[in-house]
Amino acid sequence: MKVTPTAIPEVLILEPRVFGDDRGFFFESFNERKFEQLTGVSVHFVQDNHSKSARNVLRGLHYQISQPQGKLVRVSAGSVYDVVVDLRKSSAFFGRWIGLDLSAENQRQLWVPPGFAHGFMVTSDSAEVQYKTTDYWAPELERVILWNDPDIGIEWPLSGVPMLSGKDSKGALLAQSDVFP
Ligand SMILES: Cc1cn([C@H]2C[C@H](O)[C@@H](COP(=O)(O)OP(=O)(O)O[C@H]3O[C@H](C)C(=O)[C@H](O)[C@H]3O)O2)c(=O)[nH]c1=O
Repeated sequence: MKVTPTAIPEVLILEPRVFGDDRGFFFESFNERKFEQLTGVSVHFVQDNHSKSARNVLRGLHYQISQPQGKLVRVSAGSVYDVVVDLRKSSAFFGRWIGLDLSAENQRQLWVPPGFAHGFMVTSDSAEVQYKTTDYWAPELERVILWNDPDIGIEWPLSGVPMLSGKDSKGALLAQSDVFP
């Protein structure tokens, strides 16, 4: 497995070793020992999530203001543009975003530490996103930041107006949102 820091050092790109043969492929989608050895991050995942979305669906930007979730995100079918926003006031990167393509083709995974908002936009006919979380979902603690907050300025690869849930279409601006110390 290869680990590459992004422009926000705590956000990491993981690329598993894929073993291909005449039958297809095999790879370890998660190995706790290798993850900790290569990232230096000790994790205990408590939930596995799986969502399927059509092209142009945009889910996010979500986070939990307490009981924050670290997330290990991957795409098992199709492709998405995956985005994180640093919500840690003490961070030199507060309010900064990172976006990258995750796909079943590139098999890339993204480690999103607690303290970040997360979202993605589907860039294939459909996409299945699977991710592990380090704490349980708590809807009463969930917050939504508006996907197109001009103060964040995410450059989504839009093709028309994205399809949003009612909740996401009413996301808050970062300036009016609860953030982390
Ligand atoms: C997140 C979650 C949702 N649900 C239920 C609640 C709703 O009835 C249904 C859909 O929930 P929601 O519209 O919040 O799903 P997404 O928009 O995909 O939310 C996710 O989107 C972005 C990309 C994230 O990073 C978050 O992990 C997560 O919030 O699943 C559960 O039962 N458990 C859960 O952990």
